[in-house]
Amino acid sequence: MSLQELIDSASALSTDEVVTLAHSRDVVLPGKAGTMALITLDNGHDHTKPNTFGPKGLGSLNAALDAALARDEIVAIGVTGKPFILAAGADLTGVPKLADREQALALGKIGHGVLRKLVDGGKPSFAFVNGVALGGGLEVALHASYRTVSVAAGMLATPEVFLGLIPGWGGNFLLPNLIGADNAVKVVVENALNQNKMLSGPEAVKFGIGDVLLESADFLEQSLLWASKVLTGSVVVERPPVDRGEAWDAAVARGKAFADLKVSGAAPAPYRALELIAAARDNDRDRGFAAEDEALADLIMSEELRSGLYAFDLVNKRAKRPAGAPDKSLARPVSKVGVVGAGLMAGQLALLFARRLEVPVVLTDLDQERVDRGVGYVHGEIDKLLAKGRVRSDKANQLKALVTGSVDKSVFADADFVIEAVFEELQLKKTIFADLEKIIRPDAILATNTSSLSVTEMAADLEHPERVVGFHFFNPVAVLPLLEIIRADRTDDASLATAFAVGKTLKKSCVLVKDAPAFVVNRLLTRFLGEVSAAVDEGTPIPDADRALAALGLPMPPFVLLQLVGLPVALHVAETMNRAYPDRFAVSSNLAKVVAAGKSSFYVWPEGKPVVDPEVEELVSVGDKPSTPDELRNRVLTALAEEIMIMLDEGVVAEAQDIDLCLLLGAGWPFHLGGITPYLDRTGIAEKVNGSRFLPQGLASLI
Ligand SMILES: NC(=O)c1ccc[n+]([C@@H]2O[C@H](COP(=O)([O-])OP(=O)(O)OC[C@H]3O[C@@H](n4cnc5c(N)ncnc54)[C@H](O)[C@@H]3O)[C@@H](O)[C@H]2O)c1
Repeated sequence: MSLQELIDSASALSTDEVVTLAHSRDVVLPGKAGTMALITLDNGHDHTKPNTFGPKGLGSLNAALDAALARDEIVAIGVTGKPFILAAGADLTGVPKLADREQALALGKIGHGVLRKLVDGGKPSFAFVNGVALGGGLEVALHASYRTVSVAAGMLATPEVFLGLIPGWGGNFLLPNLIGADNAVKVVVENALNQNKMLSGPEAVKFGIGDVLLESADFLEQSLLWASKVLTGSVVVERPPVDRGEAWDAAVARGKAFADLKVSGAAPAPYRALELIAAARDNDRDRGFAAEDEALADLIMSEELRSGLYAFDLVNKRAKRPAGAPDKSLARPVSKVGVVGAGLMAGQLALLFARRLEVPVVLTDLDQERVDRGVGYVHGEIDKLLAKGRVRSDKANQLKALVTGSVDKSVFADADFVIEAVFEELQLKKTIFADLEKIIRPDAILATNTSSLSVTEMAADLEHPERVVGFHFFNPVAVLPLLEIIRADRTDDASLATAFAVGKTLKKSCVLVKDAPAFVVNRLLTRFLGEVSAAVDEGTPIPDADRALAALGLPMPPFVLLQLVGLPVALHVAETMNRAYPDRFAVSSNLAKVVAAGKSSFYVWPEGKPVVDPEVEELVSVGDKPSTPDELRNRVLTALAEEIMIMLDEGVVAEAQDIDLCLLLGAGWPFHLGGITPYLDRTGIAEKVNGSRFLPQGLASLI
């Protein structure tokens, strides 16, 4: 099929509404360098809807390139973007609908076929990278003969392997040949797997992706001037030679070790990208692009990718319109916040409320020293934000003035929203709520950051139990986007609507959760850790248990996670869960012993590597029934499938998707595994345990 036929047949399948993405105009270059066809990528929307390449958009770029290349008077081609954005990559919305591998293969071929005209067309080409250049957006620039980059450009990256794909339009071949395998592995694999790290404009030029960094104010004029100098020979672009020796293999090996660390072989995409980068040293362009087409098609047809897209869709859509949230018109305004407790969580909450709500926030604790420490922490964090340039100095001063402290709870009298983050003790929290009720207005919200206790019970003896909600944040609060909002038995719609409105202003992804022990994330983590600990109690060595579960591709192995959670906290939650569901949640006798001995971890870390603490080794008693890695993985996943099914039956959340969202955003469940329920479906465990899958087959209908 010709390129045009491929574009036409893909366009017929696509939902991409943008027909004219590429707008071409003639620009007379300064210094008598001739006329450039300057193609501006602009989908006609403002910056909230970035340019993306669906088949029709690529078709429009193809037509613009053909037209420019056919004209003798055009001496060069330029490509730039609409304000702030070059392009955010391929439009992936149609991908789950691709029915067969031929269609998937066509997607890669079209991209390569169109973009390579920037090199093969016989005229020099320039990319003027004025802003965001993600995935296919960056690849457009890589195909050009030369690249200028704006100082203000940000979000330059190839994030594909994070999603379960590879850069499919030349990135794996062009990048290593332009900037060397070492930098290419950093961009394609390490940055993408490192929570999707992106380059700024100056970093991109340092990496060798851009040839020159130009000021943002008159970026296009400067770019055109620079291009004319290149064309007339007064600027000669020199790029450092690429090391094609052992450094190439070493970079690929390092990337593989990094991928192993991050996904433990459980996601194919980073490994496919590394294979392509390895081959890019000896391949010519045709072979490099053809290999990329094949790998892209394999990944597009994989369940892993569909799961990754499902996860992406959940966090972009469902998290923004939480299932079960009441009508937002019921929400009451919040113009002052109180935080009870000035400890680890309270300090982080005070900072978040002040930054996002921009209202006065007052902290209280048992004594002045603790209050001062809490306020001091918040002010210190604001100073750090200032030092990093994340807030300006007037803003920093304003934020500091918003956060104050007092040992006297009467300062809450005019607060609209009071959240407690004191020790995890039911009676203490009940007493605090009862005391607060004497001070605050009858319609002020009382929220609790409890990790596992009953919110209904906390509200039971209050005069106005209807204003009590659970507001469960995750540590570190600034990093983890999830907020579990808990509706207790008597919480009313207006209080819940206020909680959701506050959560949205805090820029958290809110999920409505029924008041059930440990809610979603902690319940599943506790079940998970309980099964692993039980296997260790029965005789599985701790490092073996960690290795077996790391192979699932989780962000960290269970005994490292236990250290992060805090052993006493983990024990406390395990005991709470054991009281609620003694059949399924055991309390590990070894965990109890290690906590009683005052240990903070099962491991010590000589040279940064975990080794079981010899004192812990002395303490723990182990049985004589070790599990094999397969048995352990199966045990853990079976338990999770069972627990999720019970949670759905209990109505803890509206649907399985909410469980996926909670683990993706609150527990670091990897995107490339695509949510826990599609994972349990894909591996057949859900069906074995429950007799059915959690989600409809193929997931495509959900996207
Ligand atoms: N640490 C976490 O990772 C995490 C995550 C989510 C939720 N939580 C929950 O947040 C809450 C607080 O946890 P933390 O880790 O911040 O604890 P913390 O020990 O760091 O802080 C608790 C603070 O509460 C204060 N306090 C105790 N009694 C008080 C009273 N009567 N009046 C005022 N202040 C009082 C203490 O002096 C202390 O400063 C707990 O319910 C916990 O389960 C913790």
